[in-house]
Amino acid sequence: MANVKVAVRVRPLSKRENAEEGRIIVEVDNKVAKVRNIKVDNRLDGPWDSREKIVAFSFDYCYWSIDPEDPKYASQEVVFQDLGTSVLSGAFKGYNICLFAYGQTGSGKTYTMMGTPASVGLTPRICEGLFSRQDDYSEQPASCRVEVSFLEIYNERVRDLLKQSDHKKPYTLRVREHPETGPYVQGLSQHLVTDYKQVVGLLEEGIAKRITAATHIHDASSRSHAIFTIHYTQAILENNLPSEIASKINLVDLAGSERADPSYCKDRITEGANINKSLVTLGIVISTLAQNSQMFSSCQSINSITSEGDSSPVGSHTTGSVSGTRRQAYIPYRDSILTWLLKDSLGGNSKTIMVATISPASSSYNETMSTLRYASNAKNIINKPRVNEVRPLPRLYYLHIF
Ligand SMILES: Nc1ncnc2c1ncn2[C@@H]1O[C@H](COP(=O)(O)OP(=O)(O)OP(=O)(O)O)[C@@H](O)[C@H]1O
Repeated sequence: MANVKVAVRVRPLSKRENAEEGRIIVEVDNKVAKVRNIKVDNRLDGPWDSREKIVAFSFDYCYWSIDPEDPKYASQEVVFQDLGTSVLSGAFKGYNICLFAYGQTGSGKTYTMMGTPASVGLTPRICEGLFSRQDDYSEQPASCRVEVSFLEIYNERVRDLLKQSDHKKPYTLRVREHPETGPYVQGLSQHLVTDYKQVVGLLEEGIAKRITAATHIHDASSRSHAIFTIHYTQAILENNLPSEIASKINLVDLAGSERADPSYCKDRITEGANINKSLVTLGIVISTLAQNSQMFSSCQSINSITSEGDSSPVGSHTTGSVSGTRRQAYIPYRDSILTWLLKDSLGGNSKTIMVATISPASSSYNETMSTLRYASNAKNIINKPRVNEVRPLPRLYYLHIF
């Protein structure tokens, strides 16, 4: 069992926020992010009034990425050293991993996940780490195979970002569910890559195809959720027999949450409605899982107090009160394509990390509070990651494939 790890990252004030002389209302103190509600006091100068309401949220990591001159500035490298290396060590040990960025439009999700040419983000750094594997994680495999896929979910439909699509029917891929391995996208292209340069080429190809548009906050806003998946298979010798161990890494850059603006055209409003629908479903899934997980842990402690020596297991579907009658709430994974595809990453067989990105500006107070509440909920989700089964291989297969 492992809780979802949650990190918060505060980006610099944007040009627009600077032009509006936006006031910074977020502070980061070690693992705590504090937000001031300046509406309580309208005075913009002088020391902050004690009547200002300050809400504090604690997380696994808090990154202050506002000013590179600031001693507590968290660069892309710092974020990678915490989050990226934990993705890599999990994958090397054979776990499924999911890392996803959530936040208001323009808050730094794509910057964190992909980066810019001058400031490379988590996804390319993780890919680089797979190919330049250092010895300090675990035993080196005899060899490994890396296959990647890249898709976007736009208006509740899936498109392969690494395949030329039929212009008339670009979004035709269907999601299906395998009884053992879970949901998958039928017909999604998988690309075998043998070095970092090839992955970066595919990443750039996919990013260029992703749908973006200008919103009132962000000129190049991603209007789709993007999932970059790496299938990492290691050939190992288990009891002197050739075997393989496979892990899946999902790197997810969600579309930005934003309020509907009536001045947008019809397409933009439909897009926004679909983005919000899947993010709302994600929120429901997260909070239901969090409630279930809390119920599970409180029942575990009640059981351990009330039935000392009783070894009856606490079931994963019925946790219940001491009498065992309360059931865990239904999780509506299938209510959106996004939550369906992330089913394993949310409450399932995966180690999961969420990065919540926020703006420090007072104009984003509501969105920032909503993101931090969302992130606080996610912290309570308990996943059940397990090292994926080691599969023995016929010797010939081992010699030829790896
Ligand atoms: N930590 C950061 N340091 C420097 N610049 C940043 C940082 N985070 C974001 N930015 C800049 O802010 C702008 C918006 O960031 P980004 O595109 O990552 O937002 P987003 O959350 O992905 O938005 P959307 O949901 O609309 O796609 C970009 O120009 C980006 O380079």
